[in-house]
Amino acid sequence: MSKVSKIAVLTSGGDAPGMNPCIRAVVRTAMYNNVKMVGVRQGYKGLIEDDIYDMDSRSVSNILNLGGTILKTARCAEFRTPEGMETAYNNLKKRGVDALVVIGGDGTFTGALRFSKQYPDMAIMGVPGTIDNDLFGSDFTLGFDTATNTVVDALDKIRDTADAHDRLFFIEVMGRDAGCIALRAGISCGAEAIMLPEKDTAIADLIASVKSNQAKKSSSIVIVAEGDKNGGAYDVAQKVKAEVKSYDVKVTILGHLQRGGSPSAFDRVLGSRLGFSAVNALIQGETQKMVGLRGNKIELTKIEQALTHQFKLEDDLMLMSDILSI
Ligand SMILES: Nc1ncnc2c1ncn2[C@@H]1O[C@H](COP(=O)(O)OP(=O)(O)O)[C@@H](O)[C@H]1O
Ligand SMILES: O=P(O)(O)OC[C@H]1O[C@](O)(COP(=O)(O)O)[C@@H](O)[C@@H]1O
Ligand SMILES: [Mg+2]
Repeated sequence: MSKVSKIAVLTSGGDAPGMNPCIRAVVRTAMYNNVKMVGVRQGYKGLIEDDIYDMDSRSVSNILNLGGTILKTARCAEFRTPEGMETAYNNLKKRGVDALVVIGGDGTFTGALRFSKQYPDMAIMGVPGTIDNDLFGSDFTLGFDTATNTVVDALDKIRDTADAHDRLFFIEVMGRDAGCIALRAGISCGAEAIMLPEKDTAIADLIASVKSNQAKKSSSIVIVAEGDKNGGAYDVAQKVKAEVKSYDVKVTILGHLQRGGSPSAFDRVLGSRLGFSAVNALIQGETQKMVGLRGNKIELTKIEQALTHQFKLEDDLMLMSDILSI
């Protein structure tokens, strides 16, 4: 006997490729188990504004290949208030919803946990959906693989023109507080330097390495994660430019193109697995947890733990990327 009768699903925070395959899996797994489904548009904003609609298997046809999220997403300040949460709860209760699947990042989970502590009869299950890959409890988050491949594609193109002109490029990639995209994309493209929020890079050291590279290579690519403490790519480029006048320096900010596009096969499979497991966990009576992929196995982590434990960037990958770019 299922512990839930009607599940609501929403996407919240920054969109991420793979959210649609996940929504599809949530809806179809619920249908298979005779659990009713509703979709909430625009995350917590839709909960408060009662923008909620019935879903069935056909509501999620032909969306596996779509980027973005068919449910739309938002950042919602009102959900941070007790009044906002109460309105959201009442809107769910009047429809007979007793469980909620939230697909999003750390902010989304923080909100979901507060909500569930306030209203414990509403079971919640989190699915890690963010291109930043910055959540403890899952080796990979939805969208990270697609976003990294998008960055790699862009970096390969920039390398062509950088090499043709013997130029030095500073490329800024997303990652509010996390260097996962920067590190993986940097390794994939042989970046000469990668600046990460998790690692302090002294500008003097960067200048020395750029000068030494100029003597032996025709082009250089420096990746700057947006959360790097030296500022964005423009700031870093300006500081370096003053010291390497003979190098033609260019800056590219990849920006929001990193969040779009059709999900990779990896993100489609990951979204399907996480959505499927989220519903099964709710049916088994689990709540206040996040489904994640660890060592190619689906595992549940308490949301409290996912939020308090720091996701750690791999030291060995950082060292390896330095060595391989000599
Ligand atoms: N402390 C909080 N209390 C309640 N809701 C929160 C809290 N922190 C974040 N949220 C909700 O989660 C939404 C998404 O969070 P955000 O940090 O923007 O994205 P992400 O989930 O991708 O990290 C916020 O707009 C807000 O509605
Ligand atoms: O689209 P916005 O609101 O400007 O947010 C940009 C931020 O969203 C992200 O793309 C994803 O972050 P979240 O998943 O935490 O929302 C960050 O890398 C970036 O800093
Ligand atoms: Mg976040």
